[in-house]
Amino acid sequence: MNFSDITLEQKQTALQELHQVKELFASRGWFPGTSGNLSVRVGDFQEDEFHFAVTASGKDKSVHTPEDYLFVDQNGKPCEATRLKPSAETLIHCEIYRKTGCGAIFHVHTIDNNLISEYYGKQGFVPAQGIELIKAFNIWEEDASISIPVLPNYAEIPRIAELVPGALDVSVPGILLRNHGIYAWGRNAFEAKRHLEAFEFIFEYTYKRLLLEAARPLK
Ligand SMILES: CSC[C@@H](O)[C@@H](O)C(=O)COP(=O)(O)O
Ligand SMILES: [Zn+2]
Repeated sequence: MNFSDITLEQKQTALQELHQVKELFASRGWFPGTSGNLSVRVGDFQEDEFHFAVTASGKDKSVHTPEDYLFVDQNGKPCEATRLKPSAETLIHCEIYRKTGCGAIFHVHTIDNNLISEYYGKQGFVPAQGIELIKAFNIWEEDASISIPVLPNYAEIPRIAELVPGALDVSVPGILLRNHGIYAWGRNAFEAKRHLEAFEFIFEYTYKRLLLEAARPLK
């Protein structure tokens, strides 16, 4: 599908979804210091051809302007003439779309996701078991256990992006970058938001549980 085949309505829907989620996450303080980026895919998906709207790089994501987003292709290149630069981390979005065919990807930096990614960084995954919010990932077994991958936070984004396909577990819709933040995705913006919120709940729970255990081991 060419970008020119995507309708105005499809583009506007994606931009509206991004706007709503950006406003909500900003109200939660999830974009400190211009960090974070968001994207929503538009049109059909083929592994070698897809398009998505992504936040422009370096913007204050708690402020809303007509220059907050642009459309890029599967290689992260702008689809239209623009002076905006796509998020510096667009290549990571490209790899997640390519591997999963998902419809939206949200990335935030929080204290909880940073601390947990650093705590478990060496072992390369965050273990989580028996937490009710695991069901938000559509995993319904009792006492389910998951591993959330943690990748190194290289300065060069292409070096991180190339690790994504190998690290990604399709049943766990998220990847942490060590001491950096989480990428969560879903079939659409609604699902990506649910997944991101579940991950953040799990990180806060795990962090507080570790503190509690250190103070007095849980029985
Ligand atoms: C200013 S700290 C955050 C950045 O280094 C980056 O990790 C980030 O999430 C935002 O980059 P951006 O290019 O605006 O999408
Ligand atoms: Zn980031």
